[in-house]
Amino acid sequence: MVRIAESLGEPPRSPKPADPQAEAARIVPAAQAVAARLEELAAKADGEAADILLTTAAMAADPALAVEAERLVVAEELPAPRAIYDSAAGFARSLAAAGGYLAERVRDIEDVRDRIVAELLGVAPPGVPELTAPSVLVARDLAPADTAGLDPATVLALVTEQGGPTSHTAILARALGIPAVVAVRGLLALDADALLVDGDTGTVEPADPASPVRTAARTAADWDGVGTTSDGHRIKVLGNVGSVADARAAADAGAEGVGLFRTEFCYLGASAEPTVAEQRAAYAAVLAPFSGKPVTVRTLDAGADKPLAFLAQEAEPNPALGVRGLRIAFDRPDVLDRQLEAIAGAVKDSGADVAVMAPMVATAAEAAWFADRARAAGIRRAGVMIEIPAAALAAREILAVTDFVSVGTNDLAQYTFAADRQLGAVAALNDPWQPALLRLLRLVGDAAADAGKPAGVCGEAAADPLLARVLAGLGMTSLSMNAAAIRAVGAGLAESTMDECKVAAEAALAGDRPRP
Ligand SMILES: C=C(OP(=O)(O)O)C(=O)O
Ligand SMILES: [Mg+2]
Repeated sequence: MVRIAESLGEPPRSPKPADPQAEAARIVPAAQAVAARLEELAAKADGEAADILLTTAAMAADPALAVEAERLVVAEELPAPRAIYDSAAGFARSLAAAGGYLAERVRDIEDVRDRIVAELLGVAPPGVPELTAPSVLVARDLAPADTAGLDPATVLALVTEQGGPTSHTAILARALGIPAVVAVRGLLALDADALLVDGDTGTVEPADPASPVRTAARTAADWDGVGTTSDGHRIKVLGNVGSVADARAAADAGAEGVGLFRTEFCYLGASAEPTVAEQRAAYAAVLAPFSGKPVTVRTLDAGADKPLAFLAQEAEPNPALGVRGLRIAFDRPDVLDRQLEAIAGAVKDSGADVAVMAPMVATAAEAAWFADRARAAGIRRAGVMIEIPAAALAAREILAVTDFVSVGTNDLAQYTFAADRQLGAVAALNDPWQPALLRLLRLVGDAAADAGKPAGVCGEAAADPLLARVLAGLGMTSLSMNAAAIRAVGAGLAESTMDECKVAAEAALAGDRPRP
């Protein structure tokens, strides 16, 4: 079990060093130790990762950073950790002001700074450590960008004290096939050297590190690969993807297509906007396994817990209620237009049957604005996500100006119950079985049936085989989920008639929740 050290924050300016010369003399050895460790890691890595580590090592060894910090210790009587922190801040400002490629290095200098500060304080550096053996990772919480970089070969499981089951951290862990349990109260206070983690049941127990644990392989559910109820009503069973690996896993699991391609997951670590050609290649690679099949590409859903550095958004007091998703495109339509151009190109390259949809749409006017732009870019089918209660209430008007809708139950629950999806303490409210949420889904299902247009679900709710029947009974015509859930949901639908799905929906609307 490996604990992820927390960010150290800004070191204090006091106490003043008793011997400033001696305090200043600690800086160069600490910076050199950090540089040497980064070089060791670079030697074990290859390709781009090795280059990045070597560049970071060179920054740590840069005498200019240490010289300025030494000056601050002596001139301003600062403790060494604070001096290196302030020295790095000066460098970061100059890099940011230089713009372009240099501005992209600001995150690197901050990383170097945190490592040298940790070295001077004699504590573990913050962030996900390099794992030397397969381990369970334990953290207060983990950013989606850090989670995306985890290697399922070495991370046996992830356990966090905070976070909710529909947070992007949990979604990414699921996509990587890493068992994860979030919102474990008291986790960080737990005195244990090893943990037993069951991602299916959500249990975490202290374990004896000496005794080996066997896990039983799960048997795949029997499903013929065509989503239908037992009496022949079609409910397409689709995959949620954010990378080439996800797309392959979804195709291997028998997905009939992709119901949600989270394009922002391709760019979580990018510090510059990818060019149209780069985007086109990245999208085409994800679409490739689905040639001739339906794929819904979602335009960038940046903001809130998925900040994209190249968009340089202003800080907001409530980011989940701020400028995220399609709202970014209202100010910066050029970013959306470049993405639509790249998607149109990827359609030609991949041969997939592509539709686009926009995230975080609140009104029919916003939906119409997006659909017009998508069609102008040459994309035949344009829809929007229903993930704000206002959009569910306006489903009829939205369907009048779009070709389809897809319900994002993760955000729809968060905004319906006013319960942050990243917060373990309110996770019980973010439960898609809640009747109030299902009533909004019924509005959407009825509107879609009357309009004769498709309505899908692509939030985590679709991955629950029992709830999948309820969603079908509420009028949803497709369900999209992570690869691991596809067969079980397909098999579950095939066991019920549409009338049974409708009975299950009525029961769930009344608050009846079946036991699995
Ligand atoms: C599918 C959804 O989008 P995301 O999880 O990416 O916010 C959702 O909100 O349910
Ligand atoms: Mg969402």
